[in-house]
Amino acid sequence: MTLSNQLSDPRLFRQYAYIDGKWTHGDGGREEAVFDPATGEALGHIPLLEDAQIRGAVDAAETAFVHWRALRADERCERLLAWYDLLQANREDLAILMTLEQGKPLPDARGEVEYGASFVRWFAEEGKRTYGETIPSHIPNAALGTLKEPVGIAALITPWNFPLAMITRKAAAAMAAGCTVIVKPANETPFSALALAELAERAGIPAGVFNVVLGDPPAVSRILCAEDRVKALSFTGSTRVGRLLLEQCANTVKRVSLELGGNAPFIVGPDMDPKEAAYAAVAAKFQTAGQDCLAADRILVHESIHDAFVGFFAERMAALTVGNGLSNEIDLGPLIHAQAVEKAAAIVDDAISKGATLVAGDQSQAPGPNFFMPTLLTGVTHDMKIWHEESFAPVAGITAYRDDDEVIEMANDTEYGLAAYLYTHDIRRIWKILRALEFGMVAINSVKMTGPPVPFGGVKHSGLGREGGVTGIDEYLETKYYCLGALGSVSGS
Ligand SMILES: NC(=O)c1ccc[n+]([C@@H]2O[C@H](COP(=O)([O-])OP(=O)(O)OC[C@H]3O[C@@H](n4cnc5c(N)ncnc54)[C@H](O)[C@@H]3O)[C@@H](O)[C@H]2O)c1
Ligand SMILES: N[C@@H](CC=O)C(=O)O
Repeated sequence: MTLSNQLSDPRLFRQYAYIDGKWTHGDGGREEAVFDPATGEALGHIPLLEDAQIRGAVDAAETAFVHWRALRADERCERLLAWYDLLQANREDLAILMTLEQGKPLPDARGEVEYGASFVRWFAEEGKRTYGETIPSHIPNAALGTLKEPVGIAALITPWNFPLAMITRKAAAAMAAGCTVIVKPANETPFSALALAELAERAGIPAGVFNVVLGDPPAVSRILCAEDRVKALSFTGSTRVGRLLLEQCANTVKRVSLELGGNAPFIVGPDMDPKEAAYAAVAAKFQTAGQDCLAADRILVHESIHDAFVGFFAERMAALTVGNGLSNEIDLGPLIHAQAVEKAAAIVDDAISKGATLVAGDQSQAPGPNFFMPTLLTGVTHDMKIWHEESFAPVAGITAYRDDDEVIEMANDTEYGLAAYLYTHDIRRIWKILRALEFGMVAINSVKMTGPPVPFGGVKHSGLGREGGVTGIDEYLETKYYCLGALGSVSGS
């Protein structure tokens, strides 16, 4: 069955770029296939645009900016809410598209559509609250204050693991602020981005406000970073690529927001019920088959409950089902491609060669070449790759610790600083560890931590800036200070 036959609305499946309200093929005729990671079958093709076409997208965004920024905030809000309504109305098709190109189980894809849409609604409303300030004047006969103004064109570069929500969390904030956007999705998962464009058009978002470009990623990114007319770059992806883009933006002194890799510790205190904590750790590790920046990569368990915890973890993990995300009752879909499977295997081999114990993870049971069976290693240590690298795979590493000071040191022993989990009911321990953790987000006795009201982001090499929440829109706003002088007699402020 072709992809479009699986959708109620086949027009949501687009195989073109979207620039200035037009579906666009590559002027050079170059194309790239997009594959279903579960089956290896080609789902369709995307055009690889020429450099001049990427600059054309900047021209379109520049022209559209003049009118879009001039709308009142409540007018932009109405368009964004219409987009939100269409995302909800087409939820099932968007989820099917996502499962086909990304591989995540259909219920998770539905959850991501809901999650992605929630950012559109949130920022539609937040756009009406971009308040400036009145400043008590120290200058005679003057009024002082600030205005908030959109930065201009924003380039948004996004990863394949969350093909829809990583776009809307940026685009809705930027568009609500009055910016126009150029989205460059990952080539592995372009169809969710193109469906967003189709729905943006139907929602009445004017041509040139929301553009989607496709091409050779380094070439496209280089142009967007070097373009002086692009005033902000927001990137979600690996720390390696984030560093490159930060360098490339230096010449044009852009506003740069980076949401990069994570290597989350999951700390379990001695007071915890080992079963409750182990089940939570399984949930925090295996979402999106471990391909999640929030995945619990290093599970640090107090020595007094370590063995019981490992038993419950292994039992829960054994119940996870692996298969095509379109089938019923699947917990883990495939990894995104063969290189991801190779990387996972290398991380496991490295750990075993350095003394870790393989408790479970029989890869001969994998239902296809891109699948990796949930794997559990114990006795993981600082010298192993699994300790320092984001595995981005369903590989869990557990180790025991003696006391709070030791676990704090272990948890912070990483260049990353995105998210950490802490399971304990001891309020003193919670406060001590919470304050000592060098992470942008800490979830205490909860696996779920994200959502529109949350300032999402990391410290250290996990990024710059925050997305979502009341501050997420600031990434796309400039503060303009004014001093309105010679007013005659102005009393007070
Ligand atoms: N902090 C967060 O919010 C967050 C969220 C999701 C994913 N991530 C991170 O994303 C990573 C996984 O995603 P990925 O593999 O798509 O990341 P990636 O860095 O390989 O790719 C991200 C984007 O950059 C583009 N890209 C790749 N190589 C490039 C290059 N040399 N020059 C310019 N652009 C390039 C890709 O096409 C894609 O659009 C993980 O590290 C994960 O932790 C972080
Ligand atoms: N789960 C994260 C995405 C990370 O990969 C989120 O909620 O943003």
